[in-house]
Amino acid sequence: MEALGGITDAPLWVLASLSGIAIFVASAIAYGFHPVARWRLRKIPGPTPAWYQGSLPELLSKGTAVVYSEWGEKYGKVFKYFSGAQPVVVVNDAEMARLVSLRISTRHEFRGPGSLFIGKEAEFNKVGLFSTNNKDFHRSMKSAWLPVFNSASLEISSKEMNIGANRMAAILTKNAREQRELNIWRQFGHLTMDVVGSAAFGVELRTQDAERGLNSEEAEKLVWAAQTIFATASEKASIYTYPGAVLPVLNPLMRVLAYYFPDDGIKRAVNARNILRSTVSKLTQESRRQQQAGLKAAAAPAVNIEASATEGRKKARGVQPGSFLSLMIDSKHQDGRGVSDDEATSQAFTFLLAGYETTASALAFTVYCLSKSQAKMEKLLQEIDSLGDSNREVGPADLARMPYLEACLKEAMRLYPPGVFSMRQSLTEDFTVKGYTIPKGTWIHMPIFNLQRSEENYGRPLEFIPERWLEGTPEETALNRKVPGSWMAFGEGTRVCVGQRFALQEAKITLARLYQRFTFKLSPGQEDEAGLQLQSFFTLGPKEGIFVTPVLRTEE
Ligand code: HEM
Repeated sequence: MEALGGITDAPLWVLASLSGIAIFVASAIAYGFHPVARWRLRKIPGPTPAWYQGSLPELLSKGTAVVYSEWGEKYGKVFKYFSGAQPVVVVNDAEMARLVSLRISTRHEFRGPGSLFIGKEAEFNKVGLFSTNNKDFHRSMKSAWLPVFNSASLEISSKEMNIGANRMAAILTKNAREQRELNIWRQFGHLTMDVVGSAAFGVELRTQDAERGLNSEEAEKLVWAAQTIFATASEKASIYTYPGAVLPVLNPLMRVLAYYFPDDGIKRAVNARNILRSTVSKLTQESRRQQQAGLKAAAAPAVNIEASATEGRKKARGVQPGSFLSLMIDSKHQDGRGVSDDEATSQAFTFLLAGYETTASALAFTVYCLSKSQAKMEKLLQEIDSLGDSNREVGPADLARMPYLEACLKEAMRLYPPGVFSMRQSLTEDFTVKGYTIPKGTWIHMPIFNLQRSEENYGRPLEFIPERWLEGTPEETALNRKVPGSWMAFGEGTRVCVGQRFALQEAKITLARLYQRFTFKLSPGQEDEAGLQLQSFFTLGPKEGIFVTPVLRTEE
């Protein structure tokens, strides 16, 4: 009582301060349990969030693919979790996932070190086709991208894709003769980077030759940069990303700290982005300069990277050399305003990032699946051999006659989708779908990996059965339940992958050209999927790679 008497005798300001502190501490404690969001999402089940961190530790340690499977089994088709402070609803139902993708056209921002950038770097992020959330800007930009993927352009790209596959074949031949394994995932990464180099910038990167020590230092840096941007895309990459994910109010402080006292993750991310951005930016300026000078030549050498616009590109597009970049700087927004250099650079940067690892993974996983199934591979070889001469180029017209190749690719991308989930965020209003109301601001994830492996959508879902995609086969009738939204490897709706025709053509030409000459023997320890140690956050990939020894089909 005496102690209480002491408190009541204290001056008013002390009491007010103590109550203020008590209220602050109580609110800070309560805030960590996410009471408001939990209440608003109370009808949707999900794991109990840890104080402040939510389910972030589990998510980061297990990866999205694994954890979404586990939670899906436990909580059903639609579940919620907290990624730090951020509520996320996962829609593991094909029809619903499709509806969300079709009806919401805004995508939530990435986190990781990229979200800590300030100033010009942050502005640069906002105008990329993938990352922009401005609907009018997005519409205008997407229509500027589309001509790059029309049939005339794809016909021209097919030449560059054949060149890429040929270069890779030279490397594989060497390995085959020496009976030496190689990391085909990594090797496909070099190939797709080279193809993006020609298609997006009109330059020859020749990163594949890195394996033979012939490439330019700049090209090697570019590959490093693209890999690093993916590798530093999660909260794990820097000490500054986690606090902001858990307590967003700390983000401005984290941005300042990251700017003045960058840790290794931030340094790597900044360095990688600088390399990519400055290379792309130089190429943009060079293209612009040439355009202004009325030159018809290709983008000139930049940072020592060899120039090479193809004749075909020049012819198909008239005045411009015809790379994506030159096309982009020549484009106009729907309001008649020209695309600025920064905007064009940001698109080329997006092209490079979006088109590199994804396609490489699709290719590597297709080889993986085929190497585990002799019968399917023989069937594919028969189709490929029906093209005739094994040294002959493969073009779009040939691909139209190769349904089994397409089925193999589609089936491998079903089992191993390069993008683990697609994402949307309704920014201005609550969103209702099939009886669920999802408050505005909530992130919504469509778990592509899980939808494509679900028993509800596919019979024998974990088996590689390309026939399920071939019309009229017993497998198609019995095993592909044709649920709309069950195959979403390229997403859906207005934010669907803009590069899908390009990616599919590139993957099919590469596979056809390689299987004309090689088969692949998986290295021991990888026959079982567990041996791959799949890693997933936004993208899916093997931990170290996929190791195979190429085998020449006929001695050349
Ligand atoms: C196998 C290869 C690829 C896969 C699996 C893939 C997958 C995806 C996915 C899942 C999305 C999100 C769609 C959504 O939210 O609904 C996406 C978007 C996008 N992809 Fe791809 N992609 C691939 C190749 C490419 C290539 C080669 C390019 C560039 C040429 C590219 C450029 C883009 C862009 C710019 C977007 C954003 C589109 C928008 O927001 O409107 N992708 N991709």
